[in-house]
Amino acid sequence: MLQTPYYLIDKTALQRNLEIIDYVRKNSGAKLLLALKCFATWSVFDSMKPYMDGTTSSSLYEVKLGYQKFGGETHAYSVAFADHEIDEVLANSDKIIFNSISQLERFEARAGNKPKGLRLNPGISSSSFDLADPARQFSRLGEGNPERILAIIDRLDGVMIHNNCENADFARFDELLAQVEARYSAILHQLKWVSLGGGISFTKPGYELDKFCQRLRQFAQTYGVQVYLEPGEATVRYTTTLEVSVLDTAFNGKHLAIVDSSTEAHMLDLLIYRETAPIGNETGEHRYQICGKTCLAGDIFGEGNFDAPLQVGDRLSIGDAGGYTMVKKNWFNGVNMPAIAIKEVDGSIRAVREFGYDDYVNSLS
Ligand SMILES: Cc1ncc(COP(=O)(O)O)c(C=O)c1O
Ligand SMILES: NCCCCNCC[C@H](N)C(=O)O
Repeated sequence: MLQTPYYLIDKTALQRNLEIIDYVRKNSGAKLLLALKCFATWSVFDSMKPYMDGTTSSSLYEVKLGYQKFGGETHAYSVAFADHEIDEVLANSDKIIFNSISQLERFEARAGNKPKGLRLNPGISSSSFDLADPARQFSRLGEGNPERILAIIDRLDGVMIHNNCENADFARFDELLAQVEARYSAILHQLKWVSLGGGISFTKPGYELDKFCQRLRQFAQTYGVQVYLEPGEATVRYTTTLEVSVLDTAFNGKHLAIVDSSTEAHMLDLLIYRETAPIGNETGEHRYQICGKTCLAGDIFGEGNFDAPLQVGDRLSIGDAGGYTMVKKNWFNGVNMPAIAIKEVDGSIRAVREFGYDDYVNSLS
């Protein structure tokens, strides 16, 4: 048995999401690119490649990883490219998307004939988190003024609009897109491609997939553009668990179980968005708060019900640990990083990466 903690990617669950992705691309005509900022565990890229068209990125390292390990079509985007990295970004990408007109002007000559895009910020979004809201006040994410974009439209091939966030409501997506069309149609008519970004929860059970596909197809036909989507979370939602062991138990008004992992180090989004992870089952009679092992008082994964009192050595699964986890893990408190393991469709489990003291030492100097 593998030593905990480890992230466990279930290929059967991943396959389910990938088949939905494939359905969307076949029925909408859109191309779907994996957003590496969410999930970049390249050991499973071979399983993903047949269902996705490539990757999109937010930095030089992501664009290189996508180009080298995933292939297909590689989009380069960054909130700001640096002079010393732009040539390598260009060498490892098929399209470059600038966040601002000033970045376009700075680098367009070096980009030569490479297809160029601009991030368009329509100033409206589906985000309920200010932290992840591209339309927040004073946002630096993209250009919103149609006149300023029209003034440079002949230098653009496309735009990227990322303004959804965990949006599981097709009607809301449709409404936001209609508002984008109303304000920016003169721009959209002059482009070859439009990326509608990520943040659309179309792999969630119950999502109105056929309406979604139809809407994307209609959008593409209206403007004569190739549509792209950039799913991160939708690609890996409910595919991965964080497998942990109980190290200690206590009662402090609530039953507590301390495990060999940490929210801050291994599932950081739980802290920054103040959410809790799916833990335990619906029916168990023994309720526990599952706590991380760092010194941070609020290092808590959440609460869950269990069939029996938890004991030291018990193994637990913390749910939905695929997106924004492995890419964000860190060495806080010197807690060992979870290994990364894959559960094959035949049920066998193999570790594809393990970490140790040397990795900790080498991350510092
Ligand atoms: C430009 C862009 N594309 C795609 C994504 C992926 O979003 P999600 O993981 O919510 O699908 C993000 C998230 O930051 C993004 O900023
Ligand atoms: N589960 C809490 C919200 C997660 C938001 N993820 C989206 C992050 C992405 N970087 C974005 O800003 O859109």
